[in-house]
Order: sequence, then C-alpha cells, then structure tokens
Amino acid sequence: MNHKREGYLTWDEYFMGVAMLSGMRSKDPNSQVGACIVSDDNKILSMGYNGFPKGCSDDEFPWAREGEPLDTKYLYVTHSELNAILNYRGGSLEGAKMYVTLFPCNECAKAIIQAGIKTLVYDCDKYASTPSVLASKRMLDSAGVRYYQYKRTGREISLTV
Ligand SMILES: O=c1ccn([C@H]2C[C@H](O)[C@@H](COP(=O)(O)O)O2)c(=O)[nH]1
Ligand SMILES: [Zn+2]
Repeated sequence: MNHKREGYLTWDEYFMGVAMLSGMRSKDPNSQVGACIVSDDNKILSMGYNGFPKGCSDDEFPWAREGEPLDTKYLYVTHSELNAILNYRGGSLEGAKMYVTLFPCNECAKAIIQAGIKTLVYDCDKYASTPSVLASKRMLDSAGVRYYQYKRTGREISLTV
C-alpha cells in the first residue's frame, strides 16, 4: 500500500477543533469560547478560552449575565482571544492566523489587530447585530484583517479516555 489515508482532518477542521476543545475548559455557563493561534505555516502557537484572570476564583467571582454590573461576569472575564494572545510566550504574532469559536468583540478585535494577526476564522456569529461586533468588523476591515466563517463539515470527533 503506497497511497495516503483518506478522510484526514483539513487544516481548518484541525485548528477549529483545537479551538473548540480549548473552549470546553471554560467555566462560563452560557458561552464557552475557545481560540487557537496558528503560524502562517500551520504550527499551533497558542490557545485560550474565556475565564477569570489568575487569582480570581471561578467559585467566588460571578458568572451571572444580568444584575448590577459588579455582580455580572462582564467586568471580570478575560476573553478567549486575549488569553490566547497573552498566553503566547514566543515573541511576535505578526502574520499569524486565529481560529475562534465566537466572532471577536471590539476589544478583542483591537488586540488581534495590534498583535499583527492577519487572518481570522470564526464559527458562531450570534452577536453579529450588536454594536460590539459591528465595531469589531469595522476595525478589522479597516486594518486589513481577513476573516471568514468556518464551514462546518458535520464530522463528529469523539474523545474517549
Ligand atoms: O470576543 C469575545 C466575546 C465574548 N467572549 C466571552 C465573554 C463571556 O464569557 C462570553 C459571552 O457571554 P454571554 O453570556 O454570551 O454574553 O464569551 C469571548 O471570549 N470573546
Ligand atoms: Zn472579546
């Protein structure tokens, strides 16, 4: 037998799969977001998911979506994209690609642009009509960051240990 195996993962399936797996570490009860940063020659550089900063307990800080601002998660949670950028210890991310399971908000778009990431592949865009995502797309367009939606293949990947 001298021909290669068929049905192997595409690069997009592989890296979005890693982003999804990373999101599964999130303690957010409503939206688990994962990100995976990849070099232009398809090496994984970093990963992240949404969660509270180091030293801020998942059991003490609030996960609520509604209520007094100080009693909701929004003022405390670090977004997956920012965590993936901050988790990178190797130097520059200039020219890298980011795979993320949720379209980045405006704050993450700023970090993505300033980090030099040039391509964004996203899965869900459930907040597309919000000012945050509209501003995000405006900045990404202006900065020349290319983005496209991941094309779901329907492949099921199971993990058994
Ligand atoms: O760019 C983004 C936007 C949001 N997140 C995180 C922040 C929160 O933990 C959830 C959003 O919670 P909702 O209950 O859906 O409002 O997603 C992120 O990581 N990156
Ligand atoms: Zn964000």
